[in-house]
Amino acid sequence: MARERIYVVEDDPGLAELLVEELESEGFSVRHAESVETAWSEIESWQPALVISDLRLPGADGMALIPQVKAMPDAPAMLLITAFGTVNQAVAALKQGADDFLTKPLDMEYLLHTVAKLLQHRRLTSVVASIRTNKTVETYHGMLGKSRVMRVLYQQIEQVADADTPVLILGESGTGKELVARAIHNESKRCEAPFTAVNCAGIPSELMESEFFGHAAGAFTGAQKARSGLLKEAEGGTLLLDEIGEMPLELQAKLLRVLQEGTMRPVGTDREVAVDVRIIAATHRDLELRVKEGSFREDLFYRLETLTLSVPSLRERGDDRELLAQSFLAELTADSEQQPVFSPEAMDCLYQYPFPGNVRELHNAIERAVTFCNGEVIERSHLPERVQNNLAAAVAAADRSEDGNAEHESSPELKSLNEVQQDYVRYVLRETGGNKRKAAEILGVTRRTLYRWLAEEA
Ligand SMILES: Nc1ncnc2c1ncn2[C@@H]1O[C@H](COP(=O)(O)OP(=O)(O)OP(=O)(O)O)[C@@H](O)[C@H]1O
Repeated sequence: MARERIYVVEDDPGLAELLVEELESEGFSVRHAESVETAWSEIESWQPALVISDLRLPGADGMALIPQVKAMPDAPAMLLITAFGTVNQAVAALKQGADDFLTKPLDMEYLLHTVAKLLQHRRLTSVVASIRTNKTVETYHGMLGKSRVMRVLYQQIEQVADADTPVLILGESGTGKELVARAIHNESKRCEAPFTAVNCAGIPSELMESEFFGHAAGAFTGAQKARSGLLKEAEGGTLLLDEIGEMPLELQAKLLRVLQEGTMRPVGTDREVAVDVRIIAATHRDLELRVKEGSFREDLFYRLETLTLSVPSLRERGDDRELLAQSFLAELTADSEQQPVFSPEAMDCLYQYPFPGNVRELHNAIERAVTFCNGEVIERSHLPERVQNNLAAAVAAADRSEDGNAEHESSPELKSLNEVQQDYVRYVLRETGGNKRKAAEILGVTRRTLYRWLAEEA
């Protein structure tokens, strides 16, 4: 879990320092300001779980902060500190919405107890609120999706986040591997240090060593100045090595040394440099096959694969497809006067096409449709041709397997989309031996949707 955030507003430097130190030593992430004016903009963007504020401050007093903080979405808890003798004011603060108050001089142990109590209460309140509104998680660190496979992935992200060991993320191109890597970083204790993503396939192999591990001045022609390299620049944070399968063998050995010893040797030097960075590797390739072929080191593979996460393809994500499509449409037309909707035929196409390029391809398909539609309805014809034509392929496949009649193919009887869908659903059911779970998976819909289609047909 990422550390919980606490914001302290206190103008007495001695007390502020003490509070920050005590809270940090309890494992919280703490920021501090001396006035309400400075604090407010930071609180709004940093979104702490708790604000501790002195009541009496230069400029606006702590009371002024209460309505602002409490109007925030997912509002932080508020703890006020008052001087002895201003208890009446503190009671007024509670009426305004503050959660608790303490009087000076502060008893640190009691303060920490109060902080723990307020944070626990806030966590419980938000769980209860989400149960009441029956809200299911649809986005997680910028990832949209509430399918079962995605919810399992969110859980796995939380399980690996704090381990601080390397993680290997597998998944087809465009499934969101970089988003998963960012989520791991944001959930980890390194969340306040930088997250850097680098595509190994995008760096010429002759430059890769110095790009990653740095170099001394004059190490090679053109290296006038020394450079610390990507690994060192990501110090304290997380480095995503995308397309790890493309890393040359010699560099794989150097990377293994970083993972095992926490050291590296910049090009043109003979000294080892310590480096503290969490490595996340990602690939859409079959690394095991690369190991067998001899283009990927076996020892590096085993070091990386201990914590492996697999990002599901769009085909495995059931109704996330519609959720993603609708949300991309809303995002792409946010500034337009008209908000187009998908025609049922267009939505069916999106469900039938297998999207080998996954979420990225879906996004591009919708972007194209928004450009070509009349602003009101996105029709099938506005989608890229390959997405539209998938249905034609399905009819041909269904027809061929139904009667094996090649002549029929040369003079096809034109069918309605509904008939095409029914034919294809029947075809997939036949191919899967009537296994509805498997058929729904291939069709990219939930079993519920499949049962609905079958019921409509009956
Ligand atoms: N669950 C999701 N919700 C919203 N957007 C997503 C989701 N998954 C992926 N995307 C978007 O799809 C695009 C591709 O994602 P990303 O680059 O993370 O994929 P990738 O698996 O790393 O691809 P590649 O293997 O080609 O590098 C990005 O624009 C990303 O924002």
